[in-house]
Amino acid sequence: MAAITRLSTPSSSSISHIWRRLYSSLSSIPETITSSQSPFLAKFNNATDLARKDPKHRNVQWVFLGCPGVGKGTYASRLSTLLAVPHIATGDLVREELASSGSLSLQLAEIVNQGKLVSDEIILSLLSKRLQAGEDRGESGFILDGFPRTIRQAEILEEVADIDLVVNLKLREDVLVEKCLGRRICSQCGKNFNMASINVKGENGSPGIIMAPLLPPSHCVSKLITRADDTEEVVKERLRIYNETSRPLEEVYRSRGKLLEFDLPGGIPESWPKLLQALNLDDEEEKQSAVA
Ligand SMILES: Nc1ncnc2c1ncn2[C@@H]1O[C@H](COP(=O)(O)OP(=O)(O)O)[C@@H](O)[C@H]1O
Repeated sequence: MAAITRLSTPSSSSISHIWRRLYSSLSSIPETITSSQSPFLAKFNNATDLARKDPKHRNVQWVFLGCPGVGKGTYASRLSTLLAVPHIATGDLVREELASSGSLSLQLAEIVNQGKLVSDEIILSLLSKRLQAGEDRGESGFILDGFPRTIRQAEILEEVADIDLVVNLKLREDVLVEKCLGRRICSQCGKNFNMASINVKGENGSPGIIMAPLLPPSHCVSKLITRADDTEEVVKERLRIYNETSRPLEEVYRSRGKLLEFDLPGGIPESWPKLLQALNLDDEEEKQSAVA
């Protein structure tokens, strides 16, 4: 098992040194991430400064792990609203790039539509740009979804940010495939829906799972699209790659005491309150709407 070497309370000069070393070892790096104004670095320095002055100001720097279709986007996005920190999904950044007419999009389409991982250089470039834009808007903290996905990405992240918590969402593989195949996106508002109606019996002592479909409102129905990588063949390839490349991250974060394992008990109405409980959080708004 590859291990992450943690730098103990690194000084900013050692961090910039590491960034330079890291990026000089990456080939064909786009301009944005070779910049000495690394958003990761700025974010790191800002967070540690504030935390030193007042621990209340400590940024949320969380990571969501989990197989394709498990619901990382759904729960990370809900938590980001609750905690007022940005939800940054590298899959969304890749899809935005795909939808643009940029020079990268053709190259990316071929990789993504086969269920393969995009190179670290491209992902770091997209992530770096996104963090910089957020920094300019005054964002602090983040909930990362889809990054890191490899041990190398985790090593890079570890060197520039202080991750507090890694939430690992878990669901049976047969359910994951059904959920990916049922996934639909409204091409106008961008919201995610799911047509799959899951009702699987328990096996080997684990309970059955019931998940109602998440149907779109009538104004979205005619605008629904399916992701090109949500075909059965590609989903199975993504699951294979997840098990091979991303699964080892669980052990890395488990050994650091940062991993929160969460078995989804069902759909959103059942899972959300239990996830909040596991995280020791309260959703006041939801409580009030339940009372009203
Ligand atoms: N951290 C990453 N490293 C490499 N490729 C990534 C990364 N994040 C996203 N991608 C690319 O974008 C695609 C879609 O990502 P995502 O929406 O997170 O998918 P999934 O539903 O499989 O979790 C991935 O299959 C991969 O090609």
